[in-house]
Amino acid sequence: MTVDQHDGRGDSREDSHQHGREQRDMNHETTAGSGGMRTAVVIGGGLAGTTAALALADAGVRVTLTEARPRLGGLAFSFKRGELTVDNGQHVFLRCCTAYQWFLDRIAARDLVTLQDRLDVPVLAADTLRLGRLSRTALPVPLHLAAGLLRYPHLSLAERASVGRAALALGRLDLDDPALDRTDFASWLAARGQSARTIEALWDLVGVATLNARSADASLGLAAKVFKTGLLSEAGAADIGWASAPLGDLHDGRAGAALKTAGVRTMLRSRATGIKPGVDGGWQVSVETGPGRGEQLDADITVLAVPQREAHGLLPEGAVQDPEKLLRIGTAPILNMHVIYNRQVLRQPFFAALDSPVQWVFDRTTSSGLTGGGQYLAVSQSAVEDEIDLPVSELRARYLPELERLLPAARDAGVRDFFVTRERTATFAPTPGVGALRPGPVTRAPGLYLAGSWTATGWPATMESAVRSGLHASREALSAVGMPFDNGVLEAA
Ligand SMILES: Cc1cc2nc3c(=O)[nH]c(=O)nc-3n(C[C@H](O)[C@H](O)[C@H](O)COP(=O)(O)OP(=O)(O)OC[C@H]3O[C@@H](n4cnc5c(N)ncnc54)[C@H](O)[C@@H]3O)c2cc1C
Repeated sequence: MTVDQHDGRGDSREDSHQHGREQRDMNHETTAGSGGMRTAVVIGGGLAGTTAALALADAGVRVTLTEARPRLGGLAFSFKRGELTVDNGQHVFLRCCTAYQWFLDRIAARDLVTLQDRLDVPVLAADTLRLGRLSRTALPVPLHLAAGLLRYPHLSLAERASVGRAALALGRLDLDDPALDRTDFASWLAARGQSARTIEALWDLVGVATLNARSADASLGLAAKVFKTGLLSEAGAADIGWASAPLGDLHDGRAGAALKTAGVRTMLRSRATGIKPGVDGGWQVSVETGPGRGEQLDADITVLAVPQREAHGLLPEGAVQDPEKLLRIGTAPILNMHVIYNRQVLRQPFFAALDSPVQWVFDRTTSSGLTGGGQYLAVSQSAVEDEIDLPVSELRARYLPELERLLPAARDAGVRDFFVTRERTATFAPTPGVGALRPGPVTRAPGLYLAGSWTATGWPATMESAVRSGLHASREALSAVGMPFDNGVLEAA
């Protein structure tokens, strides 16, 4: 991630200190075979790796988790900026994200999130300042959405009826049909009579934020997964949740404490540089722990829970059939603009914007620790390939007037601070065909497993996908050594 407040871009690249160091003076530490316990090394302390480490430790495996950065949490983290604690990017989850909620419970962080009682998304049209809502009632599926859709003012009556028909058709799609992966969502929507306005005011409004791609660039398989699970699996499935504290308090603080209690040895600032077969079976992982310092970790099980490009670089030869496939999984950026006003300008916790370059806006005042009576808004922009590298001055000139257009109170407010966080590889790109490139957790190398939101979970790159992948990898690893996997989340789903 980079944080920019002026036009000099890329001024804080967090992991730069990790690059280009020599590996000398390697210590040798053996984790395998101690006291007859199975041992594991998990590489990567994002949500996937943290999940795998916890699940393996819970099953009685002695686990070492090695993370290159000085903190856990991977792509969902926080940093300090003066008095503020800033999230690198706004994260939300849905009630149907059962694995992520299992994770929250496992790390004892349920008290740090807010989950709506009922789906309610304010949608504000910039041209008219008309406020509509995407909401649900307590009625059973699919009637739970009918009343909200009928009242949604940003579509004509005919468009609302066509949305209902398309939603029902989505519900009939078979997510296991490989043809869905090869089709793009926009073509499917067009073939179901969805107008450009319908796509803009509804399908893309939700889809861009959840898939990190517009419908034309998204696989029907992933879009159907999101909409089918979120809208049609249960009445409450799309109720929205978000962290009411900085993400780092959850994914680093609470997760780190849970790992410690579970007996996991967590090594931060420790980059894995190689994986090779161990002398007595299992695997030997080389870890760079500082300038010229390193350790060799031996383990029965290794879980590689790093992004796809890094996984490609670390996988031993022959471990996956066609490693080049990993490099063909593209990435997509997310940009967040952080605006500190000197007074309150928004009275909702969040809203989505229409007819504006602004996508979603969240109030982060309380969670960031802002004092002095102002308000902190995070403007979250997904699938912004054309904007991710724009200078801060240009983004400021473009977005502050837009916020004033949407929020009349912002017109008389002063801007105390404006800065930008850029995640150029925020997610894998959910393009048609990506499903065929995503590997499962099991490799051809016994004892070596893959995890990460980019692996074949069926979900787009989300926290849910990351946690699921960690559970998949640990389930496979445990079953291969005849140990029970005592976690009902995957079965329940
Ligand atoms: C700005 C932004 C907004 C997002 N919004 C949402 C959202 O609203 N909802 C949602 O569900 N998801 C969202 N996501 C996606 C979500 O954050 C990711 O899908 C998820 O966190 C990925 O977790 P992961 O563990 O698979 O991978 P990562 O988080 O990438 O973790 C991999 C870890 O491996 C470490 N690593 C890499 N190489 C090595 C090595 N050689 N040795 C040791 N460690 C290594 C990395 O430092 C990293 O910590 C968003 C992402 C971003 C960036």
